[in-house]
Parts: sequence; C-alpha cells; structure tokens
Amino acid sequence: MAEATEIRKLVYLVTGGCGFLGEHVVRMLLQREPRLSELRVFDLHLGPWLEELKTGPVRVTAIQGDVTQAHEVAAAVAGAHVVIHTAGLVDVFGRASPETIYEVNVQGTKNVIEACVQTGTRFLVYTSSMEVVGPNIKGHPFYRGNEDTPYEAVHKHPYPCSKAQAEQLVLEANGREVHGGLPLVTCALRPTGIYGEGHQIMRDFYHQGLRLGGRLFRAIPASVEHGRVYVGNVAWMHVLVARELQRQAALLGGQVYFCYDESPYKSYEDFNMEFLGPCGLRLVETRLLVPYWLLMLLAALNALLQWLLRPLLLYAPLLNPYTLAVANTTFTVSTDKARRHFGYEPLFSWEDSRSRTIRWVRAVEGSAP
Ligand SMILES: NC(=O)C1=CN([C@@H]2O[C@H](COP(=O)(O)OP(=O)(O)OC[C@H]3O[C@@H](n4cnc5c(N)ncnc54)[C@H](O)[C@@H]3O)[C@@H](O)[C@H]2O)C=CC1
Ligand SMILES: C[C@@H](CO)CCC[C@@H](C)[C@H]1CC[C@H]2[C@@H]3[C@H](O)CC4=CC(=O)CC[C@]4(C)[C@H]3CC[C@]12C
Repeated sequence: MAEATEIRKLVYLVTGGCGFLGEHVVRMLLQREPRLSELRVFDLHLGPWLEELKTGPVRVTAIQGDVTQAHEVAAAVAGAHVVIHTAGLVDVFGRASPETIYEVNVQGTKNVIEACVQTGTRFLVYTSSMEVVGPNIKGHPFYRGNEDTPYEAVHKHPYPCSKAQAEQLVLEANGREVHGGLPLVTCALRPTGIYGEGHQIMRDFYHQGLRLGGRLFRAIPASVEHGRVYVGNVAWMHVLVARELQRQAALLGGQVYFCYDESPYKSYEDFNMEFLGPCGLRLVETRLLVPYWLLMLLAALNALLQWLLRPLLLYAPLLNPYTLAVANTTFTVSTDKARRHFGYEPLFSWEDSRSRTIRWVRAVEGSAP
C-alpha cells in the first residue's frame, strides 16, 4: 500500500473530460495509470458521475470551465504534468456558428498551449480527428491509408478546418520552451469515427429506427468504407501516448497518430447495424427507391430550411450536404505507427467492443430520445 502511494505523483488534466470520449479517458486513466496522484477534469458541463470517482486513491478534481477563457485554462493547467486536450465543439450539423466552432476548437487550443508554456507543463496530447485529413471537398477516397499516405486535404466546413488548424498549432508548439526552461512535448491523435457507450449519434439512429417501426433505410452504398474505432481503444491510446510521451519525447514529440483497432471496414450504416441489428432493428435496402441525386436534393433542402428557419428555431437534422459527402466517401485507415512508436495494442477486441456497445444500446432502449 505504501508503495502504491509512493509512486503516485503525477497530476493529469483532461479537458472535455465529461464528453463522450473524455469520460472514457478519465475512467481509463483511473484504471490504468498507476502513477496518477490527481486527475483534474475540466469541462463546460460537469457530469454527476464524477462524484462516484472521488472515493478512490486518486484525487479527482472537477473544474467547471471554458477553454475559450485563457485565465480559466491557465488556472486549471497550473501544476499539471500532463494535459490531454479532448475538449472541442463537434458540430457538422450547423448547430453552432462557424465563429463559435473556431473560438472553441482553435482559440481554446491556443489557450491550452499558452497555459502549458506559462505554467511549465511539459506534456500535451491533443485529440485531433481523421477529419483533418479527409474526406476532402472533392470526395477523393482514402482507402486504408496511413499517416504518410499522400492525400489532398482541402476543407471548407468549419469543423474540419478548425481541427486542422488546432492540430497544426499543437504540432508547431512541440519544442517550445515552457516556464522553467524545458521543452514542451506534444502530439496529436486522430480518431476515425468513434463508437461505443455514450455515442449520441448511435442513440439517435436507434431511436429513429424505433420510430420507423424497427427499420432503418439504406442510403449509402455498402461498398463505401468508413473508418470506425471503439471509444475504449481511443481512450487507451490517449493514456498510453501520454505515458510514453514522457519517456520517449524525442520519438513521439511532434507526431500524429491515427487511432485504430480491429473494428471491421464497413459502410457507416452497415457498421451501425452490427449493434442496432442485435437490438431489433433491420436495414431496409432502398437503393432503387432513393437514388443518390434525391438524397443530395434532400440534403440541400435541409440546408436551405436550416437557413430559412434560423431566425425562428434551430433545425439541424443529421442529413446535410456535408454529412452526406462524408458518409458517402470511403475513408479508412490501416497503420501500425502507434504500435511501432509506443507499443499500442487495442485493449478491447472487436468482439468485446461490439458486445459492450450492444449492451449499452440495449440499456438505452426505453430511455427518452
Ligand atoms: N466523436 C467522434 O467520432 C470524434 C471526435 N473527435 C474529437 O474528440 C474530441 C471529443 O469528442 P466527443 O467526445 O465526440 O465530443 P463531445 O461533445 O461528447 O465532448 C466534447 C466535450 O468538450 C466539452 N466542451 C465543449 N466546449 C467546451 C468549452 N468551450 N470549454 C470546455 N469544455 C468544452 C463539452 O462539454 C464536452 O463534454 C473532440 O475534440 C472531437 O473533435 C475526433 C474524431 C472523431
Ligand atoms: C446519410 C445518412 C443516412 O443514414 C447518414 C449520415 C451519417 C452522418 C451523420 C455521419 C457519417 C460519418 C460521420 C462523421 C465521421 O464519423 C467522422 C467524424 C469525425 C469527427 O471528428 C467528428 C464526427 C464526424 C464528423 C462524424 C459525424 C457524423 C457523420 C457525418
């Protein structure tokens, strides 16, 4: 027991620690980072579940704060050894303005970097996204690519643009001198579409299917592959890279890593059916009924309605020209960079990831949409 407390000396800060991914990172750190003495969980909205974590050997400090406020970020970062910056505005549906998306994703990240520099925090892990690479506006496929695969990363949408800018800031900050004279060590993880317990869009599809009498209608050809990765494995990658960043700064500093695991390559809808199928939904083939041009028309109509209704109400359906383009463009990753650089192996097999997600969807059943 004395030994366990002796080695507990590190302070970690997780921004966005109450989000879908952030909660998994927080729980994973508590389970798998034995050197942790204090875990600071920083979020705009704190979850009530944090209370139950406060009884263990690690001091869990909940900090309600806003990454766009530099002084709040600096206060939270001061004294932390490692920052895992997952906070972000994940919006491809037009719920928030482009200005707000930039404010949170870009200015918020600048604030985190400056706080590290000012307060002397040396290790920063940034949750980036596959979206910084693609799919691009031209709809070019990215087929089982890796971190070095050439791809024309051209974006117009505020979300991928903001993530790309933020990632660049984080990588450029690698090597900057922090308070005390030592260099900052940074890296970025790029998850593909994350799924698992807590995934809001999966919940939305499930409730939509229930409303449609247990059916979902195929809109995207089964041949379009979409990269997906289980949230537990993404969280594990964050924990591992944060640890190894401290041991192998020269190798890992300034690097990007796709997040990957053994999840199969499938279309977005077929992949969702791996979980929704066992929960009683079926995917109805409607290719002949709903041609792609009609989907594009519907998506454009949704965008027009969103614009027209904006003064009165927020109309933000899942289908818009951007989400349709992303769902309809092959983007899959095949890489072992994280294994080579920091020994990453997925903690959860595909079978585990699938059954955990199914169990969660079943528990969602009956809960309000
Ligand atoms: N969901 C996905 O499929 C993917 C997500 N990502 C990235 O992973 C990160 C986490 O995403 P999710 O967990 O899916 O989103 P989420 O929306 O569930 O979590 C984001 C968290 O950040 C917090 N947050 C937002 N604005 C904030 C602010 N101004 N100050 C402090 N906290 C703030 C939110 O309250 C929320 O708890 C994001 O950076 C996102 O870009 C990357 C790839 C895929
Ligand atoms: C055409 C519809 C018919 O059923 C299906 C629409 C599905 C879309 C809402 C999703 C398809 C692909 C998703 C995105 C993708 O997984 C990559 C992402 C990475 C991120 O960093 C944030 C989330 C997202 C943009 C994700 C959002 C939802 C989709 C567009």
